[in-house]
Amino acid sequence: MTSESFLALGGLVKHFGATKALDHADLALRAGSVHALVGENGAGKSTLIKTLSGLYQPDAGTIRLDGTEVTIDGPRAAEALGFRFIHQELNLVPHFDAVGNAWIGRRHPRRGPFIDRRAMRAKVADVAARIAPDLPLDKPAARLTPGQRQMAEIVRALMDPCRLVVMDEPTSSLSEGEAERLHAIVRQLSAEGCAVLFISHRLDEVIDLCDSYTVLRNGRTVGAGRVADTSRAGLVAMMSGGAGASTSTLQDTRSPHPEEAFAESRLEGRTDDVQQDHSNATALRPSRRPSGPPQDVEGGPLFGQSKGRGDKPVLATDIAFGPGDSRFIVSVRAGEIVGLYGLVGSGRSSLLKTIWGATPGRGLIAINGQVPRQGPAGRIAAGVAYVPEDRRREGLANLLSIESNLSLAHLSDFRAVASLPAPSRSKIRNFAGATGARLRLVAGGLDHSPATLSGGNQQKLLFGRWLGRPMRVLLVDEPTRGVDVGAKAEIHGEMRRIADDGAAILMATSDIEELLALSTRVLVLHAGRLVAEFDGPSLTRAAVVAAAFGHAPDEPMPPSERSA
Ligand SMILES: Nc1ncnc2c1ncn2[C@@H]1O[C@H](COP(=O)(O)OP(=O)(O)OP(=O)(O)O)[C@@H](O)[C@H]1O
Repeated sequence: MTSESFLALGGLVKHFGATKALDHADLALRAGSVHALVGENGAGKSTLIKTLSGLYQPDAGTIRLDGTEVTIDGPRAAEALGFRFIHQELNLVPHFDAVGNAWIGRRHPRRGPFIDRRAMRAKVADVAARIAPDLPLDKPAARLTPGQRQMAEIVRALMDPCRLVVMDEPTSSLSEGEAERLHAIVRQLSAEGCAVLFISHRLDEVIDLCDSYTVLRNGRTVGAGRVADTSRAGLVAMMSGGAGASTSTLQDTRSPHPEEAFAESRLEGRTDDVQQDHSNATALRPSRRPSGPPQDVEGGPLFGQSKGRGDKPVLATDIAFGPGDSRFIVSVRAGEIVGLYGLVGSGRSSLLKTIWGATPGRGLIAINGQVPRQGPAGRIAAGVAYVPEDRRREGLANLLSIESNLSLAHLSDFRAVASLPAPSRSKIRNFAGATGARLRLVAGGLDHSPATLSGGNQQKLLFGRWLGRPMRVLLVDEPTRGVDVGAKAEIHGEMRRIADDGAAILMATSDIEELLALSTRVLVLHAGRLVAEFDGPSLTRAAVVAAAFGHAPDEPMPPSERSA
């Protein structure tokens, strides 16, 4: 512990079976500092903060607060020390709203014998007004978007004064403007004397926001110091152990790229050529159905020419969902990566889920001019792949092994005997080994549950599941959320290869760098509507962010939003 630090972790060790998640890790924090904790996926960051929060007991090592060794034997002990945590996988009670969740474990205000809901709400509204004025306080957490759930967690953490707030990837599902707002809160907390331990894979954010850093690699502290004395490249070198180093625990048995290309499209690709077959959906009446390219509700063309290969869309939609009747007219051509951008709650995830068939919608969807069968199984049969945003609830089957999870979309190709449904173990193992190596998956073993993977490695698993499989359409929601810089480049490379192989990609992301780096075109959603489209020279950061906030391109933005 340096003379200035109020909290010092020394020589922390934590095993999970044969996996050494922490291997003599050290960390020292100054009061009121914003301290970055960085490292590749699986480096031990979450394990370290779970040890600090009392969720895990270290096998060895010490935690000193103000020079005195403390034992943190549970979350209450951590809370009593003034530590607050916002974990990567959020922990709200799903059927409680933000108010109910914020008051969990606290003495509720009372009016006589009754709980004073009005006072509870007023207190939460007060805290929310500082960070998330738009957060719906009365909606059950289960119905909030992941970004809103994160805000609800932050509100809960800030209900009382604190000495330390630990944030594990807090901005990974936030849009640019929301992340800026969060950064302002972090600076405010720091100015008030509360230290912030900030975990992020967004190194630009680390450089901009943090005063000091600790780098973990394979559970060990391999670097620490002042951010002003290092650089993005310096951090990457420490994280990866130098150029070209990889911490993958899996053998690289890289397999060649997908065997077969897609057959020619079987129908002309126009939405108006197809019939709606969703029994639960109201088809648009033929007289209203636009001819030629999809038209907007007023009848004028809403979206310009795509920049993909060919002029027929691989994916074409003219759909509406939810209570509003806003139509989502989207077409994506072979080779295109179309980005969807919007604030949390703007409807981007709902749009992807409706196209994927997991939530009901009205209208038309065509894949290469054919209406896919209902539900995700019908979409998979039509060559659609989907990587969801919320991996824990929608993506992973924790009762199956990592290798089975990776192989789920391939089982019919992996049969031991063509006439029997049972898959071949060795084919599953080979595919999982090759895909894991390709994405630098860090796992104790491929036969373990995905629940034992770090957050970023779970994301790699969800993406890897679809690799090596011919795809017509890839729907992807936050493709690299929580993924480290090395694997992020790998996933971006895979997405470009998938598009080059002729697939149409529709990608929602809150990471504006990712949006601008990958997208051929960007569609912006605001309050449940498609409000703008940008491509070529019109595709700029400022234009996209302004549209996401509901501003017309030449309308000036208010000063509070200009920094985004
Ligand atoms: N409950 C668990 N059971 C078994 N292994 C675990 C468990 N939790 C973590 N691990 C393993 O410990 C190692 C460190 O994981 P941890 O979640 O701390 O990494 P991380 O640095 O937070 O990664 P990420 O950036 O992906 O979130 C990984 O190899 C992970 O698979």
